[in-house]
Amino acid sequence: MHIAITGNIGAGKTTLAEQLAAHYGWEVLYEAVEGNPYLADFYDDMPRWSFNLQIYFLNSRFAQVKKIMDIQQANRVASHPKTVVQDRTIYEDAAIFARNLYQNASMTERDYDTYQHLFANMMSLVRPPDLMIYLRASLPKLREQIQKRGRSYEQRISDEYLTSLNQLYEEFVASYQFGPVLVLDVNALDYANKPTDFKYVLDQIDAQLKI
Ligand SMILES: Nc1ncnc2c1ncn2[C@@H]1O[C@H](COP(=O)(O)OP(=O)(O)OP(=O)(O)O)[C@@H](O)[C@H]1O
Repeated sequence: MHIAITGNIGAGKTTLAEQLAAHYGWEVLYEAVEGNPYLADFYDDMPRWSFNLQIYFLNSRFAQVKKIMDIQQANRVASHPKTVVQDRTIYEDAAIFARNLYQNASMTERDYDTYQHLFANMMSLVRPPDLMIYLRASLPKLREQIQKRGRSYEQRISDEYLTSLNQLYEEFVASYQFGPVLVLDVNALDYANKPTDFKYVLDQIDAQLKI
């Protein structure tokens, strides 16, 4: 099975992925942050680095797509099939991050067209997750968590950037039709510190997956 966690910067995807993996014995597929050669430069100068960064993320996310395909192939004959939990999906790169950069004029039209054509080619191989978990978080909550995590280059992210990503996330989730979506309001949930909140999340997931 393939579970994906989707949500804005600092929404708490990695924490939840790790908690779910520990609880259910799932394998986590992380987003490549350490060693990303563009991210810090990108936050300094988005127009200069937007295309480079988007190609980097698209490629690393496509590597995950292939890995998930390999696991699903192996699962067909395995006595103990694996479940993977993915920290952010390839859909978000295109529908949210790249689109936002184009809309705020940080990516040129020709670069955006090239990106979209590459993405469309890759999409022919992408299979949607069995469950998408959307972590909905307000701007103050995102800010609080970004600050707590303390990556220096992320402290430069503007409210405007986070707000427009949040709008695109809402549009993406409202129009997503590839499978079930579980929406969790992380403003009202502290699953990292409160066992009752984590139990609530598990109950919601169990009900969706019927386990
Ligand atoms: N396609 C993309 N375009 C621009 N920035 C991206 C893209 N994908 C990821 N990022 C950035 O890379 C970094 C990823 O960090 P990380 O994996 O910790 O995720 P996160 O979005 O902060 O999640 P969370 O706090 O919910 O675990 C963030 O700064 C994020 O915004």
